[in-house]
Amino acid sequence: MNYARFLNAVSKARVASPIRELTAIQQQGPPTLISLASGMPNTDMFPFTQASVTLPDDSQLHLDQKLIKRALQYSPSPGIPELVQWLKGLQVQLHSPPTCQLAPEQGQMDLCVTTGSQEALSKTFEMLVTPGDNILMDQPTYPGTLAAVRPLGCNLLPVETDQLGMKPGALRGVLSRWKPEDCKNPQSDIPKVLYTIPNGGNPTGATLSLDRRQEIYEIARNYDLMILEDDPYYFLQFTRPHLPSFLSMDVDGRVLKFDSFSKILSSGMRVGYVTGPKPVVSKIILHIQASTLHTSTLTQMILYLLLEKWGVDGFLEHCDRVSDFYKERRDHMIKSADRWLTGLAEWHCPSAGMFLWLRLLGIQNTHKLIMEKAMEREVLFVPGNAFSLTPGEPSPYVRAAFSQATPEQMDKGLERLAGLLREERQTS
Ligand SMILES: Cc1ncc(COP(=O)(O)O)c(CNc2cc3ccccc3n(O)c2=O)c1O
Repeated sequence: MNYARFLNAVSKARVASPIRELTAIQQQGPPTLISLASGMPNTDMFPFTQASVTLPDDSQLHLDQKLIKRALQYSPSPGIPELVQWLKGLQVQLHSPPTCQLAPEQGQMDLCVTTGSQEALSKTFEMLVTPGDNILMDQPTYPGTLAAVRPLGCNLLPVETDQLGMKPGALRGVLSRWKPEDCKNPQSDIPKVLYTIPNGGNPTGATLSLDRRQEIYEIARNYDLMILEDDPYYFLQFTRPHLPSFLSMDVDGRVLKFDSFSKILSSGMRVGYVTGPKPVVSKIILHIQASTLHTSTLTQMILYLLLEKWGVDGFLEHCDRVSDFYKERRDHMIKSADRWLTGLAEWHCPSAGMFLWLRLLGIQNTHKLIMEKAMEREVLFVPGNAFSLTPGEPSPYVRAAFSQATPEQMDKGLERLAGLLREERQTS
């Protein structure tokens, strides 16, 4: 892979911060090292002497006086070393990335911790996008990604999806404006980046089938595309074994996989991790060096103590429990949809994630219906136009989340929606 083709001028201009490099040297140096180098504050002045977190089995994660000092201090930009190593081991065990066999400059698998996968996504777009670029994306897609990429002045090229995710034929159709060999022409405006949510898609709940993943990867090889695999719902796949990730088939070093602890451990801790080719991950780390410096050390330490206690098997058992919880909630949502919305809406049963994508029959644009009339009936959904790459485009869809509402609340909420839809039918 020629990574220089993908990095924009801002990213190419990024160089290592000497102060941050020193942090890594200082913190990995021998205890006999005397450092008069860094402007780190003196931890004796921190007003915290220890901290504990209690788990459901009443066991505790404890930060004693030594650990709390480290947890409250600056730490390396890629993430605290023991967490980075643990996560690298997890990725190797789950995905066996072919990129582990590559040389560093050829795209060897690397990883860094980020403040939620949202930070990784926004920094990645700010690294890859030059104004005027064409970016291929699922249509519809996650609004947080749209918020990150729209201000960068690129053209978002919508690729049609269905309940099985991005449609390879639609992708080929969008790319048919170019020839594969145009990727060799620096003057060409051929797309270089493909963004997709492979599991439990937001907002559609769609999960890419295996054959589509393989076909999309081959298209990416043919057109020399970087694949941004936004995968916060990977562990919320309701069927097992989990479908193979793009990372697991990445023989070229063209996949960046965005993972998150938000949906499986805590959204407020704000811990994600991006896995991908070293030349690209290194540039994200340089961006972190120049912006947040690093994800909260305290949060990373608490997370690491948990993962170390559980081990990979314990972590995966926890994820399966969480997945089973959402599968049961999905079942309740589908049962209520069958009960109240038959003949009024259409949907597909999601096999992952936390969202149901409802097409409201006879409604051209759900925005006004939801923001005004649904609120009167005290039920809230997200109107479909919030997820469209084409701002202002009317949508007959709404996104319903089954993550927080109880089964009773879901049933009452869909009953209220049904009442509203019947009223609309009578008045139209
Ligand atoms: C596909 C995809 N990629 C990345 C992210 C970001 O995850 P994180 O930064 O690792 O926590 C998300 C999070 N999605 C949402 C977040 C959210 C937060 C407050 C309130 C509502 C929210 N709704 O509705 C969401 O869908 C996502 O769905």
